[in-house]
Amino acid sequence: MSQPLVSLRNIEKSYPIAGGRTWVLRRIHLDVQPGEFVTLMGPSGAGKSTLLSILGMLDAEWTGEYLLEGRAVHSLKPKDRAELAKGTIGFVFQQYHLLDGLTVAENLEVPLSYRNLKRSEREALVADMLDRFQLVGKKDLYPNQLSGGQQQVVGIARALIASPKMLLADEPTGNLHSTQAKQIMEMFQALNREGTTVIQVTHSESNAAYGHRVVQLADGWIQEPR
Ligand SMILES: Nc1ncnc2c1ncn2[C@@H]1O[C@H](COP(=O)(O)OP(=O)(O)OP(=O)(O)O)[C@@H](O)[C@H]1O
Repeated sequence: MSQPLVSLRNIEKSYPIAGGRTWVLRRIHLDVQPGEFVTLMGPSGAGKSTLLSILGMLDAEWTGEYLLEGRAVHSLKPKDRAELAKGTIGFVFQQYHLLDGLTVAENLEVPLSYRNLKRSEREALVADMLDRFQLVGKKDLYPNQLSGGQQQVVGIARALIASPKMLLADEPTGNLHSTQAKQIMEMFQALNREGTTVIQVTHSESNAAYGHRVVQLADGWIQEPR
């Protein structure tokens, strides 16, 4: 079998509380193969968003082993982790997290500003994404001039502009109507069919149905499939 894209071994996370610690993740073992579409589900507070943040390297306060394409994330310095994340991972948030003071086109360009690209190369990539996600007519608008669904499309385009191998999405349709949610999920499915590995957190069974398999979390533990 090919090398997993993600390999987690014994990932644990806890917070100090009076008289001890409270555990958020316990002994998490998880492999994700390149090209998979995995859904993390489980009750509120189970640790799903925490696990996704660790995968996205937005959270560095954990123990255990995390291999990304065979590279030991747990041994990397923060700067090298950030570098690896930028080149490998796109993150889509429930609340979009677009920059209000920037236009659609400028928001798309943000992930590229960290790269050593010529202005003309950045502009070409932005033009490609605007075209691909049918945002050309919206490129000079600001986020508050877009619907929620349109903002999330911009969020996805921004996550994809640097061609990540892995797309992480935390309740990406949580704020959307069902028609918009369906469009977003169809977009994820198409991206996955083109080769992008997807890991999503959702409470929605219909969103989960777009993926290949469900990983259930409860109280910080992965539940064995029944
Ligand atoms: N700073 C903190 N101190 C103590 N506990 C915390 C802290 N931050 C988060 N937690 C706990 O971590 C647990 C997991 O939170 P997480 O957001 O990962 O859950 P979730 O499964 O994504 O939930 P939801 O479906 O409601 O979004 C929760 O029980 C939460 O109370």
